[in-house]
Amino acid sequence: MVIEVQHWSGAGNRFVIVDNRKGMISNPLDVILVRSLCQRKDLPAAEGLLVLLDLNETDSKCYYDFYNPDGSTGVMCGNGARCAVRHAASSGHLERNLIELILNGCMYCAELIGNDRVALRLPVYKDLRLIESWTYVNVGSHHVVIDARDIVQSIEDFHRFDLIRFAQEHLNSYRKKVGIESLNLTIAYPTVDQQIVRIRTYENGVFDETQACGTGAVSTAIAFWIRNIIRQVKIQLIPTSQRMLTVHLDINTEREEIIQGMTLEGDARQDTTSSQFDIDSMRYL
Ligand SMILES: N[C@@H](CCC[C@H](N)C(=O)O)C(=O)O
Repeated sequence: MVIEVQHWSGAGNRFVIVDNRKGMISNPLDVILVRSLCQRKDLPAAEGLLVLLDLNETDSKCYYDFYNPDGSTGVMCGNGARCAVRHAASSGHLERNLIELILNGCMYCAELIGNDRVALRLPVYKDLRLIESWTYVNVGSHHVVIDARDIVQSIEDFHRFDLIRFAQEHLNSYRKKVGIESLNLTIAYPTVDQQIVRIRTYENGVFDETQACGTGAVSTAIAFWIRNIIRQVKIQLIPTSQRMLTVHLDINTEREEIIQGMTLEGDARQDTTSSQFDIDSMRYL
């Protein structure tokens, strides 16, 4: 059986999307199938897979599952969520610009902005720990955020820094300290005026540096706010792809300036024409 696979990116973070509303593939997806779908033909490998399960046009409500390229699932993907919302809008005639997204069973609200932007609302983080000079944040996926100025001397060094090697050498010690296996690691370098933060993320489930990580951007904004590194509530972050992400922190000024929610905004677009994938041979045609 042949299915159509769409190619999307959110701030450069690359995804494949399959519409499984007719139930052509059995849910949850087989690990080998997920891996094969992410190994694209003539395109760089996808950094995640989204599966459309259901779409209610009248309620503007959509249901998707997200998978990492290694087949693991159940975690939040900020850029994937934004692509899912745009994909839903392009797959049906949604009544509203405010979309309810159910991703891996968790509910999020998102707003379509212009032709290719999405602002995704996230609930307050589930866990936050300041450990030595780094920060652990759980926003539905697990992140270690490192102030890159602790490990490099300049912004040039930041871009040259061997993130993959650093992650491979240090992730086990971070995993032991927080007691969580599926950690993502972001290094973040603020500009001198702190208006912009450059970020690079090594992602769990991809086991490589990705072009961008939405929840990594959100976690960086939270970590830098809590540590007083930045004080503005609208934070612009430039990931590896150079496609800017904006995080808005919703601060409760009446209660000790606590963060009560976050919004992640950036582009989400279909990159190229769809591909055909043969499920029986698990190959792109
Ligand atoms: N790219 C994502 C994060 C996806 C989840 C991550 N790989 C994990 O396993 O935690 C994003 O945009 O948030």
